Amino acid sequence: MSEVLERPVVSSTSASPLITMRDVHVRFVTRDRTVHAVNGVDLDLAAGEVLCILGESGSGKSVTMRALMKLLPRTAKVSGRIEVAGRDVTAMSGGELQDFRGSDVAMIFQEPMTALDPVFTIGRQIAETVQRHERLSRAAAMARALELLELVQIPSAKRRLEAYPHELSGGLRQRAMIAVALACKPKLLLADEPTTALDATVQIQVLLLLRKLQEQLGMGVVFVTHDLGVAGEIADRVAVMYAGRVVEEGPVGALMKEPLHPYPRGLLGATVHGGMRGQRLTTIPGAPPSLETLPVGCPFAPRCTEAEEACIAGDIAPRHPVPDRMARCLHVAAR
Ligand SMILES: Nc1ncnc2c1ncn2[C@@H]1O[C@H](COP(=O)(O)OP(=O)(O)OP(=O)(O)O)[C@@H](O)[C@H]1O
Repeated sequence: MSEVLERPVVSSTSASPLITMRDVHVRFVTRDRTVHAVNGVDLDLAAGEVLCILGESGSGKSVTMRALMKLLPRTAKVSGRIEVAGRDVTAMSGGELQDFRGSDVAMIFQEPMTALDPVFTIGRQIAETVQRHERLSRAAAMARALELLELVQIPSAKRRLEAYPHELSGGLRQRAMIAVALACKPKLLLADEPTTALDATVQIQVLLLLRKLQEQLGMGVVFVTHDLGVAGEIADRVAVMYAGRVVEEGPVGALMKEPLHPYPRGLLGATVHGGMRGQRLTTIPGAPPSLETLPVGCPFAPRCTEAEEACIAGDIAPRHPVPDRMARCLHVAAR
């Protein structure tokens, strides 16, 4: 096994959690308005597990991910508990944050050029990332870069070390970005719609690659997507977000087969039975609430055919009909 693969595979039942988020709120405060982007999110991820965050545009998926890396702008006011690999992210600053971003957690994006520098070769970018985290000679770092390009299955990897990002196709650029992200051997990979811009066949190749790497390296992965098929392909568990909160969470198979909350039920109802690849979330009549003036009760109530007075009157606490499933809906049996 090559050196990049030497991290032991960690089972998903491993004791220490990789992510603990408790009652996390993110508000963007400017002089004339406050946007309540994330409103009381609780999330857990075990080592070696893949969690998909699913939701419509504006539901708070990316802001939740950025809060995990402390990558939000100054206008963001964050509260709640955020721990990654046992470290309190909210308390980190300066060098500690830099070390955390490089060694514990890495992020990949929809647009690889946000992570790749157009003026340096792929090999140099990977080697420099390796050298930032390990004391290795330039030659040894380049050898590691080659291993990484082979690991992400870039054909003619040796030749591609000398290529600039613009010389690669979209799919290969995405693989190169994954190689850069893996260069520091992260325990946690955050993937924000990394395959959305790719055509369907390349998308499936990149997804299968990510799943394989995740299993080989024992990484935890949080994967943000609008795409039901992507979630079905890659996730162990799914968290569905609406208006900045997780409205339902559970194992992918159970949640997609039988969603408990009316929102995911509406989204998934017509599409759960196979053939979901490439399908984006369909719309439900009405629109999500304004994030500037959130309702006091369930934010989905104005669009919900099952809503009753109690849904509008006050907050709905998470309910657990069975231990590994959660839904914030009054109509789900409480536990
Ligand atoms: N820097 C910011 N300043 C003000 N509001 C912001 C900022 N970043 C995000 N928001 C707002 O926070 C809300 C949640 O945004 P977020 O990007 O997390 O949504 P998303 O679910 O990832 O959507 P998409 O799928 O379109 O990326 C949106 O209303 C967005 O406009």
